[in-house]
Amino acid sequence: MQGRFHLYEGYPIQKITLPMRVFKLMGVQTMIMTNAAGGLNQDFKVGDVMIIKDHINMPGFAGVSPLCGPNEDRFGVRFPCMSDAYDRELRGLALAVGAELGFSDFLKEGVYCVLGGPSFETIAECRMLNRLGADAVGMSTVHEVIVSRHAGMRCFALSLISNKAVMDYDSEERANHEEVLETGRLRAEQLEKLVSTLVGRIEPNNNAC
Ligand SMILES: O=P(O)(O)O[C@@H]1C[C@H](O)[C@@H](CO)O1
Ligand code: HPA
Repeated sequence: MQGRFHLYEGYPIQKITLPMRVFKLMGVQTMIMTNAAGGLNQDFKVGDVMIIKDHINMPGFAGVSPLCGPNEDRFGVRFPCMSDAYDRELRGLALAVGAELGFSDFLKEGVYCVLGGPSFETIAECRMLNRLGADAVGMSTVHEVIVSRHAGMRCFALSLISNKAVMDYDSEERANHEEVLETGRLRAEQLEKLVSTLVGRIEPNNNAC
């Protein structure tokens, strides 16, 4: 996909994730997703690339899930497991590929938290999310992962840490979309290299349901 749909654009969550089911029907076995996210982990720098190892689904806590409503049995089960949402093998492979490409300095692993947006987070929200175990915060990806996993596709996702989440009341920093776009431009080539090299090394998913 070139771009994606977001909750804050006003689309129903089932529409946002419809492309994942189309991919499944087309025979796609592995989903690779990228996003821009604010860094909550104090060890992260702007420009770091975080391999997502797990997520915190805040809209899900409020009952907003792409799987709400009658279950589509032809795609998956009513109550899909999410403890293995981000494929361990692919995460390991990405770390190895990243090391080969000389990207280890900016390649991290962590937990992504999704919120609805479009407003960026308050300082109190950033502090809370960090204490809850989130390393990065954003407005996408998790809904797509849930629908992909429901349909038995393997998932791999990267967050570009495009800005630092503001955690300090004395800070003059402000989250802003221009910085997000600029960091994206600066890392685009390396991200493309990482993903394309990774794709070249992925074995077909013989365990796909
Ligand atoms: O689609 P992603 O999650 O990469 O985009 C993030 C969230 C907002 O759309 C935007 C904020 O700058 O970047
Ligand atoms: N917060 C939420 N979403 C984001 C951010 C952020 O700081 N940066 C890019 N997407």
